[in-house]
Amino acid sequence: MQTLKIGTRGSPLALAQAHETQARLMETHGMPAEAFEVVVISTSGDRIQDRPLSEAGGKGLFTKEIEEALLAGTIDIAVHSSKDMPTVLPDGLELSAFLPREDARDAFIGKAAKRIIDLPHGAKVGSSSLRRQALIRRMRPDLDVVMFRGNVQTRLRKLEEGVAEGTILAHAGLKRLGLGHVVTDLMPLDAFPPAPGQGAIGIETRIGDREVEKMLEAIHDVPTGQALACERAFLAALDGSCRTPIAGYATVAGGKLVFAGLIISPDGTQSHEVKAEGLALDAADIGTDAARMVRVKAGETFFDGWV
Ligand SMILES: NCc1[nH]cc(CCC(=O)O)c1CC(=O)O
Repeated sequence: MQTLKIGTRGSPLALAQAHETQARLMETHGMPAEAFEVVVISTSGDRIQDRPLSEAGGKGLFTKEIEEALLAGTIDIAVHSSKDMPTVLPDGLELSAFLPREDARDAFIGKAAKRIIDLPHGAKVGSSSLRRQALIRRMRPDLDVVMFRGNVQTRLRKLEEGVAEGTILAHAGLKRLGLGHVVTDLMPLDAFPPAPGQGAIGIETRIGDREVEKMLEAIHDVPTGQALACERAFLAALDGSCRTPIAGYATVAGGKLVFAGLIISPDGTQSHEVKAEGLALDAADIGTDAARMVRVKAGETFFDGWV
């Protein structure tokens, strides 16, 4: 391998994640900057700006073109926000490493009010994430949730311009962009559980690429990988049939994994929680079992009832 080609989207957050991956590889293996090339790839998700992604085709829109480049050998690894990764990857590809997770919580950025609970009746809150919209409505049914798309910087500008009184973004993304200071409140994990994978950088590779796998092994964070295996198994067991937002968050300490998952109706009026724990080595099974439990709790009509 002449240089390791790191494929990424071109958004400032995606670039920050690609550079973090490069920096960790440089440090761990004592490699020089010249050993890497960051290859920016434009995806359908970057081009579609006029409607919610759930309408445009959902997850996968941010990964398709990058995965094609990986399969074609134009790039050697692809760096992603795990949250944006579909549960089923194309044949021949796998998520083989995860960097240590950032804070997985959502953050509130308020203009005048510092917290969601301080917003005046009927205030506009911008978000285009179905999960965040539902969770906001569950907390404050009186608020007016308005669509907010674009990258982190675009959304912050909309807030400045007064399009809304507040917005919610991933704390992890803001921190990685050096924008942690704009946060006015952090959302609690129980009232506002994150999306599966939030805050974790995942690295996708070609299955069987031993040279690359060996290089990544040294920067892979095992507890993050186990937490992600659980969250992604939960998502995989539900997202084929579940049209409602899904949240899920696992933590791993001392070989033990603790998971909490949630499904919620888009209007925020009905939600079902599940908690599970076990050995971190059984991460994926814990996620799959939790999905079965929440399905029983919610009843099958929950899955049919929402569009
Ligand atoms: N869908 C966009 C996206 N994908 C990952 C992140 C944040 C970083 C992360 O969760 O790792 C964001 C922006 C946001 O939700 O605020």
